[in-house]
Amino acid sequence: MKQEKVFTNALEITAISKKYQRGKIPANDKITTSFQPGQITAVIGHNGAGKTTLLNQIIGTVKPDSGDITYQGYSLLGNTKLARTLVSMMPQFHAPLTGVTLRQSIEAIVHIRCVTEKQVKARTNQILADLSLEQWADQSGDKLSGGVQRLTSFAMAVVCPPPIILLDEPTNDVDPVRRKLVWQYMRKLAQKGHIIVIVTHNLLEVEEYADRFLLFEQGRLIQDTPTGKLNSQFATHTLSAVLQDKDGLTTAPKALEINYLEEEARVVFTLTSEQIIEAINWLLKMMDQGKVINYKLSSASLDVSYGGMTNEQ
Ligand SMILES: Nc1ncnc2c1ncn2[C@@H]1O[C@H](COP(=O)(O)OP(=O)(O)OP(=O)(O)O)[C@@H](O)[C@H]1O
Repeated sequence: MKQEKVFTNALEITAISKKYQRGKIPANDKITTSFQPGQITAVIGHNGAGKTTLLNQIIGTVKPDSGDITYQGYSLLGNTKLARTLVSMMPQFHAPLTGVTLRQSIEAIVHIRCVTEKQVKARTNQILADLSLEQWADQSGDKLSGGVQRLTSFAMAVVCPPPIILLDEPTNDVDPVRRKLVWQYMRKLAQKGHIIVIVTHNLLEVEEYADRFLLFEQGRLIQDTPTGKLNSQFATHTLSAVLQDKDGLTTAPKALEINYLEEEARVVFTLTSEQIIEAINWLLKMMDQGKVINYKLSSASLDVSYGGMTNEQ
């Protein structure tokens, strides 16, 4: 009997590829993943790794060369109207706010996207308070500091939240107190069932606040890990080794996670403190046999482990 496909509220990305005209390598190379309601997913990786390209394809401003993006079984590709209803995005470079105040910028979105006339003021005041922005509310947008402009842009993306919210570096230039307010706001939205996807370079924040991270490298998705897995260990360590061939893996040491990147012949072990000795012994044996081309061992936080996970400098 033919099984019926069950559609969930997840945002499904299937084998998305995108190569820009003059790009040497694809900006996104067969990316497959899904984003769940209630979850905050951080997308991390070096400059130019392809993070923003992924967001732009979800909201529909960049068209993938191949692959599909669906929500509840509906493809968002070629259906920009649907994408704009289901998705809001805070772009990397904040919206110009010339000629309007911070409050007016938010009110304009509230008028267009959500509530009745009577509720506009209350909804706007609420988000101004939640992000501690009241003192600048009636200042002209172009006179606001970079950080406050970014917070305004964040407020505009989340004040009438659709099911899927994409945020490109929302905490850059923002002070530590308000950065925390931004993450708390994202958590509140996630708890209400929204899908939150955030691109960021702040790995300490990812470790503290996100549920999961996707690591991009040169257009490829090379790691998809729940941050809880890192936090639940007192310390995690990463051993990354480029091998002569895959044979050495038959004696691979125990690890929390083992990822093998076929094209680079590179194996990445995520290790607990207790697993390190066995891993080092394995590495020494492999080196003795001339089977390791190079290796890197890094420890503790995601910030530190990051270098071991990526191949780039
Ligand atoms: N509109 C475009 N036209 C041509 N190439 C582009 C365009 N947008 C991005 N690229 C290229 O695609 C690759 C991926 O860029 P993208 O902006 O997605 O990376 P990113 O991971 O978001 O980087 P960053 O962390 O610096 O914001 C880069 O090589 C970039 O130069």
